[in-house]
Amino acid sequence: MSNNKEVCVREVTFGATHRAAICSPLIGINSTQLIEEAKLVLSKDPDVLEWRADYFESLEDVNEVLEAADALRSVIGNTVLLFTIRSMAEGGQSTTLSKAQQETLLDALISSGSIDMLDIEQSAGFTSHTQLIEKANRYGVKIIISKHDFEKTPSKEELLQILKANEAVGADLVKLAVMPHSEQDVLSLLEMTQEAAMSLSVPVITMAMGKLGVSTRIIGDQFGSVMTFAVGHQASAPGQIPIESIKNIQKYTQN
Ligand SMILES: O=C1C[C@@](O)(C(=O)O)C[C@@H](O)[C@@H]1O
Repeated sequence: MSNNKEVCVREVTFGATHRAAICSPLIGINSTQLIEEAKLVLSKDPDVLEWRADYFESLEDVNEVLEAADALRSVIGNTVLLFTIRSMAEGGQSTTLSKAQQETLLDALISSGSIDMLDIEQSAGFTSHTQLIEKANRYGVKIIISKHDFEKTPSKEELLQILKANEAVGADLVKLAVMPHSEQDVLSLLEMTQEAAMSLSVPVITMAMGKLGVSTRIIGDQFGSVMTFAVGHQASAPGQIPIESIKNIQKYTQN
């Protein structure tokens, strides 16, 4: 059904023959909130924590971000930490960070030893995607190149193209989130996921957002998606359901 490409981070394996890793977002606006939130979410035992740093009020201050990342690491122990700055255009918060500031911050985080994975949007337009990716390779930080379409579900062909292009740039994993407007859109996303899992050499993460797309967050792994986003404390995108609900289903869908 799928390729055997796996990415291992700490004790989590991201691979199409496994259950989807459960990733829970943290949206605290400062270090104190973030730590409290992390403790609460950790009690629900997700595989991955995603620090959605676009919510962080001191994002322009590299030192504050590094300190918060370090504090987070000491609280979360061996749990995988994914760092994401989601742009407004792709469903994130508005930030005052310039592209150059963002690159400097990501560069510092990669060598900080605090984060395990980094989400970079395909559309980020960094002057040097390649340089960041090379540095991440050297430090063992896995790069997810992502793309969100909050308007629609593009055709299967277009979606596959996007994933393949991001694989070619050097992503360790590739991610797509789309907005469905019909059951057909949902089917098409799942079908595309299966094709991508078979034809790409890196693991894929996909989801359809909103109410119509909830099923993709539950059964996406049966079509080859290696990660699902679930609520520990607060949702970070439409259609996410609680960690407990995903875990309950995975008991029945996985060996
Ligand atoms: O890329 C994603 C996926 C997501 O948008 C979702 O739909 O669950 C949630 C975001 O926090 C994350 O960065």
